Order: sequence, then C-alpha cells, then structure tokens
Amino acid sequence: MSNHDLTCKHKMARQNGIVQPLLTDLYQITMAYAYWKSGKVNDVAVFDLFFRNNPFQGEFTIFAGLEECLKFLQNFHYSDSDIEYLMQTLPGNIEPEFFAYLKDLTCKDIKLSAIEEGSVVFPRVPLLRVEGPLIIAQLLETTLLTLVNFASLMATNAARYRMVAGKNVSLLEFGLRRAQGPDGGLSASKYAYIGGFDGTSNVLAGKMFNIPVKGTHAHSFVTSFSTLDDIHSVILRHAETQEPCNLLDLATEWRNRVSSVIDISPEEASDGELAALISYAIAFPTGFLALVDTYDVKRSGLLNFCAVALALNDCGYRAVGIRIDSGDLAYLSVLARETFEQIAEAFKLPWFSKLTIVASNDINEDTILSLNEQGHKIDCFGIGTHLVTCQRQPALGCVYKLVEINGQPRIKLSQDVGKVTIPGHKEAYRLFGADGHALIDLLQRSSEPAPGVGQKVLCRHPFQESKRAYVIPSKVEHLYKVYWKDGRVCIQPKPLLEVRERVQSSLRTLRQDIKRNLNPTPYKVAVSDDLYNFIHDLWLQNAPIGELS
Ligand SMILES: Nc1ncnc2c1ncn2[C@@H]1O[C@H](COP(=O)(O)OP(=O)(O)OP(=O)(O)O)[C@@H](O)[C@H]1O
Ligand SMILES: O=P(O)(O)OC[C@H]1O[C@H](OP(=O)(O)OP(=O)(O)O)[C@H](O)[C@@H]1O
Ligand SMILES: O=C(O)c1cccnc1
Ligand SMILES: [Mg+2]
Repeated sequence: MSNHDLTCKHKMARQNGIVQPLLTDLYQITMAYAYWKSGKVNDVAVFDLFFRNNPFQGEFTIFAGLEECLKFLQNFHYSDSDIEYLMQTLPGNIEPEFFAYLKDLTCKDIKLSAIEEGSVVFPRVPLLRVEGPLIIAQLLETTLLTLVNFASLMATNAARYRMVAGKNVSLLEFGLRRAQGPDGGLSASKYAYIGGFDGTSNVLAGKMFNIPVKGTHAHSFVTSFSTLDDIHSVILRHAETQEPCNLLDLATEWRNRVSSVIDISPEEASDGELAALISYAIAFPTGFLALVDTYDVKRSGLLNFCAVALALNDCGYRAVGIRIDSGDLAYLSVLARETFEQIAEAFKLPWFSKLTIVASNDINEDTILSLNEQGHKIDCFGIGTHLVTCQRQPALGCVYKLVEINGQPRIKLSQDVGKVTIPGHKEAYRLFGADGHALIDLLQRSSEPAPGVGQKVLCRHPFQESKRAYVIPSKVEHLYKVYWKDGRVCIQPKPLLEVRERVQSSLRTLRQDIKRNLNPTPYKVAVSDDLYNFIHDLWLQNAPIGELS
C-alpha cells in the first residue's frame, strides 16, 4: 500500500483533453447558426441547469462537477481545425461569416452562478444559472450537462456507500476495469473520492487529482507460483540490524507452529501460495497486504499469510493485512479476525489482532448493509463495478432549460406537471430550523427581497395549490455565488479534499430520516407566493385553450 502526500498545494488541474467545445450535440451548433441567421446575436438568455428526481431511490443528491465546468468556460475556444471540421460537416449553404463569428467566440460575456460544489441539493433547484448571449449560453448546454450529470451521480453514489459503511471503515475505489470507458473511469475515481472514498487504485486519477492511490495484488500473482522452488530470492534484510534473514525458512517454521494453534494442517495449504506471499513480502516488507482466497481462505490462505507475517515480524517488519475476494465475506472476515486474535494471544503479539481485513467482490450498498447486520470484521471495502457504473441508476437526469430571454420569462409546458419548468431569473435559499437542520429550499424571483432570519415566510409547493407552509428560519443560506464573470473565474474552486469535507458537512445538515436507506422522507423544495403566482399566470398565458367537438 502506498500513501500519497495530501499536503500538495492545490492548483486547478488541467482538464481532460476530451472536454472541448466540439464535445457537444450537433444541434447546439445548428441552432447557433439559426439563431445567428435570425438576428438573435444580441439576445440575452438565462438558462437553469437542474434535475427532477433524486437518484438511487434516495431523497438527496450531491452536486459535483463545478470545477470542470469552470475550466471548460475558461478554455472555451474553437480551434482552426474545429472550424475546418464544422465547415466540412455543416450544410454547404452556411454563410462564411458565421464561421468567423464562431472563431472569435469565448465565454467572456457569460455569467455563471452556482451552488457550492459538494453541497446536498434537491430536485428543481437549479445547480447552475447561466446568463449571457443566447447563442453562447445555448452552445454550453450539452457539455455542462455531461460535466455535471455523471459527476453528481457518482458523488451521490459514493456518499451513499460512505453512509452505510460508517466512518470507521475505509473505502477504496477499484472500478477502472469495469467503468464506462477510460473517461468514465477517471471521473468515477475523482467523484468517488469527493463522495467520501479514501483512495483509488486508478494511478492516473491519483496523479491528475492528487487522490491517494492504494492497492493490494491480484490472484494472478499467486497463481504464477506453483512450488516453493519458484521463489527467486529468499533473503530479506532485517529492518534494523540489516542482518540477512531467510524468509522461506522462517515462514516454513512458522507455518508449522501456526498450524497447531489454529488446527489446520500445513499439508493442506498451498506451497505455491506460500511462495507467492513470501515473494510479495520480500518486495514490500512494509506494505504486506496479501490476497488469501485464491485456493481456500480457511485451509490455505490464512495459514500461509500468518506464517509470512510472523516471519516478517522476525525481520523487524509488521504486516498490514489481508484481502478476501470471494465467499461469505461476513463469515470469512470473522474467521480471519478470530485467527489473528488466536495468534496474537499465542505468540504475545497484540498488534496481530488488529491486522487490516480488506473485502472485495461485487460489493454494493445492500451488501454492506447486510454485512453490517451479520457483524462483519472488515476494515476496508474495495469496490468497483457497482460503484463506478452506478449500476442501481446509471444516469441523473439533469436538464438545461431556457427560463428568460431579453428580460422576458419563458416556461416549458408539459402534460407531466413535474416537467413544467419554473420560469424567470430566480434565487434559491436554504432555510434552517432552530435545531440547525435544513428545513426547506425556497425559490424566489430575483426581484424579491431575501427571506430574513426570524421572519415568517410563506413557502408553497410549485404546482399543488393547497400545499403550503409558513417557515420562520433561524438561518438563511443564499445558495448561489457567482463563479464566472467578465471572462474570469471569480471564486477559485476549492481543493478536492475540501470539497470532500464539504460533502460530509453538508450531509450533516440533513435530518436522518431524509438520509435513511429505506423509504426516506422527501426534503421540501418550495417557491415563494410571488413566484407561485408568476408561474401560474405564465402557464395560463401559454397553455392553449382546447376546443371540444
Ligand atoms: N455474508 C454475505 N452477505 C451478503 N452478501 C455477501 C456475503 N458475502 C459475500 N456476499 C456477496 O455475495 C456475492 C457472492 O458472489 P458469487 O456468488 O459470485 O460468489 P463468489 O464467492 O464470488 O464465488 P467464486 O468463489 O466463484 O468467486 C458477492 O456479490 C458478494 O459481495
Ligand atoms: O468486484 P468489484 O466491485 O468490481 O471490484 C473489483 C474486482 O476487480 C478485481 O478482480 P476481478 O473482478 O477483475 O477478477 P475476480 O472477480 O476473478 O477476482 C478484484 O479482485 C475485485 O473482485
Ligand atoms: O489493488 C487491488 O486490490 C485491486 C485493484 C483493482 C481491482 N481490484 C483490486
Ligand atoms: Mg471480481
């Protein structure tokens, strides 16, 4: 296991090169031309980016991806080859002046307001508000969505794993091999860390984002050894005296002694496995964490591991622990802990009882909950597939909707009331109760005064007339800050470690019933009375009156 230096100074790391203006849907560029052709170059728009439902049958979401959005705005520029490609690809009738216009486009006239990255967020409350020239704001849609959707889904997924695992268990992300391609894997590692994982096996993610990189070894390392003769060198120098120690002799002797303590015959244990573990211990005497389930955890892996760990102890080194990657993880972790306790007792080595037990193999939220009920003795979960592919819900449905143009509100109607957009330039506030918990998120028109502490505010359900409540907040948090304006980043994004801490502090403001795994209570999102009337007046103005025949 290796630890990464966390004290490294934060800098806005370079963006994955794939994030560029052409990483968008064709229709954004064709619309840009049609806007341009129809004289909308000076139109000013407001777009909201929001989601409609929390993922994973939960009642909260973690907002992530903001830092990457800022880097995208900062670097937004069509290169010569981009323009050349568009000229070849778009229909031949497109006027050359449009390409000249695209060539000079930047995000200098865009203003981006956002909720702080790592915050808990809720349906319908915009995460980003993008204001500026219609054409440019429109061109940003797909890329901003792709940067926020998976990031927030992953961070939420990871935060849920952290909640069920509890704070005393380590969580490692092992998903790169199973992720949705290289970019999915890289993003998964970054946002798993933000959501509360402690490290990743993904080395590039470690380098790019300054995330601790950790790992053990695979079954192939064990199966590549067949007999004790496969050991290349049996010598390890003592940690202090530098005297050469024969680790094979020591481990063989210890295997006999351990076998009588735990009542497992050394004949049953695999010599190939012992050879592999000795070789691994010689390579990593200070980081000996061995996979013990290649043949049989009880009859071979544990015995061989204890033998090598005790041999290492004779050479002045302490082993780290084991990983179990198959079988009944509750039963095997309890068995391993009992074995370590027996050895600690028999050979007067109290630290042996505290050796780390890592478990992996298709683990998900439900597995962890079940293992908790069974009283497992696992210190660390290594989690891949379910975490990084977000198998339980593979997409967060963030959308990007026009809510105002040239100062005029816009509404998108739908048969499905939940899909009707909330029009106009709005502010969002989080109102807290006397016990410090967040009570409700309130959307208001930007022209309204902010709700005041100790003042009674009428909070209304955006679409159900009879659902309303008075709230007297003991604290009011304005959710938006301007992150990008006049062509520059106004608030530097926080280092990853601080965003990771923000996730936990933000989650602490939620009542437990909102966070529980089974049938959580919904958190309320409301609109002011003013905004309620504004929505419904606009709705009536825009909804066609049908004719019955
Ligand atoms: N005690 C337990 N309670 C609940 N789920 C468990 C427990 N132990 C393991 N699991 C989960 O059960 C599944 C077992 O997977 P599977 O049936 O493939 O068995 P396996 O042990 O991997 O088999 P194999 O030896 O073939 O690799 C995994 O998803 C694992 O996380
Ligand atoms: O199970 P996940 O949550 O995706 O975690 C990652 C898995 O990747 C590794 O082996 P791999 O699955 O490649 O092979 P194995 O199952 O045969 O061990 C590891 O041993 C885990 O099992
Ligand atoms: O380091 C490990 O143990 C590891 C890394 C990736 C996938 N499975 C396990
Ligand atoms: Mg596996």
